[in-house]
Amino acid sequence: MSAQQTTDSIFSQLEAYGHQKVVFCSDPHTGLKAIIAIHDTTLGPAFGSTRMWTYRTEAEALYDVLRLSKSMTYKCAIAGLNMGGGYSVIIGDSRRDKSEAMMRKFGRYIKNLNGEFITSEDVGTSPRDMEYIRMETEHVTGIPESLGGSGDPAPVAAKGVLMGIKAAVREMYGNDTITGRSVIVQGIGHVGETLVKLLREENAKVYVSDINEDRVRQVSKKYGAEAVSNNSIFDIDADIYSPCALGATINTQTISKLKVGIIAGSANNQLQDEDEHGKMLLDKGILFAPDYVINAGGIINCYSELQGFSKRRTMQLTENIYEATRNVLKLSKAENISTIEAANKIAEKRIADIRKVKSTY
Ligand SMILES: NC(=O)c1ccc[n+]([C@@H]2O[C@H](COP(=O)([O-])OP(=O)(O)OC[C@H]3O[C@@H](n4cnc5c(N)ncnc54)[C@H](O)[C@@H]3O)[C@@H](O)[C@H]2O)c1
Repeated sequence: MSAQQTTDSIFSQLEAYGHQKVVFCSDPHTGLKAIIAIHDTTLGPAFGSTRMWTYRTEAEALYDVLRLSKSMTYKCAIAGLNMGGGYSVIIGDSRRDKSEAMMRKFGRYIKNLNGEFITSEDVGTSPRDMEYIRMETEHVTGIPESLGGSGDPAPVAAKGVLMGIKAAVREMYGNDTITGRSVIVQGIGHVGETLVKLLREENAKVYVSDINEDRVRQVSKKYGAEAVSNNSIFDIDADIYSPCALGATINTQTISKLKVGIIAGSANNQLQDEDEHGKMLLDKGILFAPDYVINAGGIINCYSELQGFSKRRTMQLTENIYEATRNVLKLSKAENISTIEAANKIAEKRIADIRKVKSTY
């Protein structure tokens, strides 16, 4: 399904993705235009971040939130968390349109869901915004540490991605050492920058690219990474491509150009079409560490916050991403199926098993 097709029928889309509920939030006074999508609550309340982005059309925003919320269901399931999947998007320019009133109004919409949806920060939102939402509802995480929260989940997300990269490197090269391996990090925001730091600490060769040229200059200088233009990243011969910006960067066109052995990054929904592009990567021998398996560190951080935050427990759960990734890669190899299909199988099995557990009083 494409963003264009999403204009056809909202209900047929919800049925196709298997969503339980979608809430449209409109408040002309603050300029809030948001969509909250609740995909599946079998394992627990729907958990998902809030993204603020300049969507070209409302259909594009709906398409994004439906895909993101579905992958949260799978992400929580495979990370072993007792949470369901949801997501929300706010349509607008986070640098220009965001205000305290807008975020608090949005918090009111979350409050009215009575705990069915719990949110955290994402692209275009920050711990400060979560603090505003917290003024209206308790169903928010990622609030600043000074307020008793777990703070920015991005560094933990980056740590989890590193675990996923190591598991993939082990599968491909026989050991998980990343010293001397070359990695292209596309998007050096909250997660990307920490990932660059972690990779450089282990002496990997790192290429960085971003649409924000100032950041490219700063980050490359700070960590000794090589700056590359956003247009040329698919021409670089490297071991690993790590997409840490937005989704759908892996498509028919980019797969034909890619010269890497592994794809492993933080961006959600990296494959433009799961079935088609997952299979193309399998056929081309490129090892794809499924995004929702390896970027679960952020949600693990937020989950810990709900349970009474413990840094140690958060790190243990995040380190488990290494084993979770290995299990996915092993199943993919054993059944000769794409890695995303293998991950989906493992996640769906857990949801089905727990649904049965909950079916009796
Ligand atoms: N923050 C988290 O805890 C977390 C957790 C899991 C997954 N993710 C996902 O990881 C990705 C990055 O998250 P973040 O929090 O670092 O966001 P961010 O907004 O801090 O950083 C994103 C960066 O990507 C750049 N960018 C945007 N479009 C680009 C493009 N076309 N090409 C190159 N660069 C581009 C931006 O300029 C920015 O520097 C997102 O897809 C997000 O959903 C984030």
